[in-house]
Amino acid sequence: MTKLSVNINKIATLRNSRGGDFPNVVQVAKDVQRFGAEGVTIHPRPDERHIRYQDAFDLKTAVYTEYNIEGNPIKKFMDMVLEIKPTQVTLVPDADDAITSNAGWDTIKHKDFLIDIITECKRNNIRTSIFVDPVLKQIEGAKATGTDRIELYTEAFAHQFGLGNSESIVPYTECAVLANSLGLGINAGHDLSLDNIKFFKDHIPGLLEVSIGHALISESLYLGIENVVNMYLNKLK
Ligand SMILES: CC(=O)[C@@H](O)[C@H](O)COP(=O)(O)O
Ligand SMILES: NCC(=O)COP(=O)(O)O
Repeated sequence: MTKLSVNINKIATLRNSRGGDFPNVVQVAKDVQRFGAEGVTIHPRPDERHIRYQDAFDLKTAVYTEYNIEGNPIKKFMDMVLEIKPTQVTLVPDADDAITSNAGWDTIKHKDFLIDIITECKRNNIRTSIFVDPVLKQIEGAKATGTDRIELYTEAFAHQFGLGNSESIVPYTECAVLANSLGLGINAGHDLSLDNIKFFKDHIPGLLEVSIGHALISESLYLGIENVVNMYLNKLK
């Protein structure tokens, strides 16, 4: 069974575009859980251009499933995480100016740094996951950091699968087999969608959790817009 954690960053992006509080991220978090989501993911970035640090605190009592906070473990991020104590923290090596996450950790180069951060999270009973590219030596490196889980960075798979190249799953399957043998839990995310999620899940043994935001929110617009247009038309009769 693979858990679905809904990333609500895009809801905050929409809210921020008007400066008010609509759509309300706390209400959306409550709603997606009511609809069956098994977790809520947020990824605050230093410039707070979408989900804000204050949202992370406001969501603490609203998220009664798994609360997953992703981000680069700079001091401000770690202070927040250690205060909130979410179910899971996912460490992502984002550059400040990255439009979105675009690489996994070099778990070998950053081993000591990751060990320090992961040790601190575990001391606070927060499960850890680290964002990694599907490269075998990076999975071995992840094991050496003491992390509970890895999150496979799925952008390359999603892009190639969309072009019809289903063999792009191969490195992910190989990394999953290795991670399972090392006792690492496996999460995955980035550009997963209704088009590719079934194929991905079917080829990743032991996939514990996926976090999905951009496609899920976009698909919700496409799948819901007919209904809403008709609701407006009915009110305008
Ligand atoms: C780690 C990861 O792949 C997601 O958190 C993704 O980065 C979503 O963040 P944005 O909403 O900023 O694109
Ligand atoms: N960890 C991945 C995530 O939270 C969502 O990524 P995306 O679906 O917005 O690409």
